[in-house]
Amino acid sequence: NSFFCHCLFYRDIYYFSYIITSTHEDDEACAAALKDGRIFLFHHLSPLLQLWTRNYSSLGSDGSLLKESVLIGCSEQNQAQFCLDVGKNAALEENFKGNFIDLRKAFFLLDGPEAPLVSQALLRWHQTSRFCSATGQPTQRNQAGSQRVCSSSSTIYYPKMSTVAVVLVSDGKRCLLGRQSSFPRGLYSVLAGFCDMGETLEEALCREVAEEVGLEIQSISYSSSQHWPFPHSSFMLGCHASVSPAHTQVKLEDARWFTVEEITHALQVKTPPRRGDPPSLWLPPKPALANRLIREWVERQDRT
Ligand SMILES: NC(=O)C1=CN([C@@H]2O[C@H](COP(=O)(O)OP(=O)(O)OC[C@H]3O[C@@H](n4cnc5c(N)ncnc54)[C@H](O)[C@@H]3O)[C@@H](O)[C@H]2O)C=CC1
Ligand SMILES: [Mg+2]
Repeated sequence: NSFFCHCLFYRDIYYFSYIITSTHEDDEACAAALKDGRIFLFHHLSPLLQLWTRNYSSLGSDGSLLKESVLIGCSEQNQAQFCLDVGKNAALEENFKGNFIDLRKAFFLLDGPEAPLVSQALLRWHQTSRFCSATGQPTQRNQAGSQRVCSSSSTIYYPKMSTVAVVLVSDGKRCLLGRQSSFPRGLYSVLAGFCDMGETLEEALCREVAEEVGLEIQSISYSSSQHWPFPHSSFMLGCHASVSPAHTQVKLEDARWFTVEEITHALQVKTPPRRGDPPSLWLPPKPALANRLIREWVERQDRT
């Protein structure tokens, strides 16, 4: 029975990835998918707070703005998902006024589909890739928005992303979290850094941890990955690693070791500390890969 379920599962994945691939490449198929799809609305890259379902009248009588939407992928309910920035349209701007929120703030309210995260990165890529960097001529997008082609040289451009190595470092009993000056009060997160060209994930992790806290890591194990819209468009690869308990002295003022009790307590905190509150630890929200790595670490501590 479970073998049968697996077969069904893989067949569905194959089938839907086939649909999405063909929809990416086929302008007509994409236009058809748009008719029954769901659209995430943005305004100058800020998401609308609720998921927007089809209502042609709000998007202009001819639906021409719809053509500017970008295909994100397929929902778990097998429905095509698109995103659209209405920022250029003054009438629409008026329609939806006040309902859009900065993505960094919206992020702390999200507790489900990650589509808005990918959407912002895709929309931003289109807004900043309108000209060919070799010829200076305009680029044209396909219907799905999965590529742009230079009208003069036919060079094809695909959405770009930077690889980021993310790691939760543990000394066996405590975990190491750091903060940047731009973080909100009390927020500590896992260590991270952009991979340099030619570096493996492992090399990037070792270099970043050495640069940021002066420690040598070992036993790197991969956990999971996540697309991330900040600062532009990143692909985060999350890992766990350990340091020898004899060498845990960190050089960074803003990095600290935390016990499992401190982390467990902080995971219960739902709202950020306010001005005047006693200093307390605040962790990245649930949709962040950092949060997943921290929870995994706590579960491992509970098992040992
Ligand atoms: N989703 C999650 O849970 C997590 C996300 N992050 C994200 O990872 C990103 C990178 O982490 P940081 O510690 O800031 O990286 P980092 O430690 O490499 O420092 C950032 C600096 O690296 C340089 N840099 C090198 N290559 C770059 C590139 N391709 N794009 C932009 N800057 C580049 C810039 O000077 C930049 O200021 C951040 O945007 C952060 O928000 C970090 C941890 C967890
Ligand atoms: Mg860093």
